Amino acid sequence: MNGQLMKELEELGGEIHPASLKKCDEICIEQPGFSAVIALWGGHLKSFIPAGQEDLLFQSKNKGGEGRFGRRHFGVPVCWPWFGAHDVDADYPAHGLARYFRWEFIEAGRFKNGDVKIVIRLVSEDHPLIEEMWPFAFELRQVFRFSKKGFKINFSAANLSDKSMPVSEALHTYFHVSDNQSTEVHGLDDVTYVDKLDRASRHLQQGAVTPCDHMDRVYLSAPDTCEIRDVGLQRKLVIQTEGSNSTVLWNPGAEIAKQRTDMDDDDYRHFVCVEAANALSNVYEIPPGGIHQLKLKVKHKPLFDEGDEEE
Ligand SMILES: O=P(O)(O)OC[C@H]1O[C@@H](O)[C@H](O)[C@@H](O)[C@@H]1O
Repeated sequence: MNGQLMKELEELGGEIHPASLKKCDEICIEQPGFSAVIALWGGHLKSFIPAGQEDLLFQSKNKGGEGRFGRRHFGVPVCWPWFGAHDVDADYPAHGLARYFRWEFIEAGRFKNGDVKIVIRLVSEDHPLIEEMWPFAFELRQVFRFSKKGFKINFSAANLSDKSMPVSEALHTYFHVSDNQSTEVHGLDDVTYVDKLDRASRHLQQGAVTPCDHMDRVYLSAPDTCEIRDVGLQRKLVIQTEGSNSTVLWNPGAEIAKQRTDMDDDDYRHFVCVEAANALSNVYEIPPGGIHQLKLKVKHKPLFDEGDEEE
């Protein structure tokens, strides 16, 4: 690991741990108002804990699936450059490539207002296996911004090839909730969704989504703000996105959770995935030399705090 980078990280109040997740390093940040962990395996924001609160992100005790493309279910996996199963080759890993490779740590510092900044990247030419599976050269970056109020992820993808690159994607956030049965997701009222559990039929969302039990839905042309209300933890999580036209809601429910060996039986009770995505009719192309940004901002607030002050 580069000495200058380590110095910058230490000055910031952070350190690198050789970690368990695929035996890859983790960047751990400890600040007076929060702590955060980023795993370089998968470029994966694992944990964000505001002082005095529970993690905003779900953690599983389950070590995940075996093999090169085994899955784990927690934090914010990056699904890119395809969302869901590969269009043509069923042997290719689900949800693209970005979450199965080691990202490189390239910057630690602060924004002008003191927020913590960490930058990581994944470059296709560093990974022969990526080049085998995806015929477009690319560079991905994630700029993480942390403060006591919450976190932001600015995910950007640059098409370094000379062909137009088709992309579907998601920042597949596993939000930690006290109980999926009482959790409510607000902000999707009147939005059309494709129900992947009902032969991709289309429905119109009416009111809030609750309970957040067995569901697999892609909300199309979704608004850029929604909110998770959690009575048990007495908090709400305000989720804002940019560059994302779909919002995906996923929870495996009891049956699927039992069948899957890569999650514990009752994990599904404690998370709801609300994903900033571009999927189905919202897929798009990045022109040669072009860049696309997908941004996610998550703020935590007390459940009954009505003052929606802007930063
Ligand atoms: O187990 P994985 O590959 O991480 O995917 C979990 C789920 O992710 C969701 O985004 C998909 O809509 C679901 O269909 C999928 O089952």
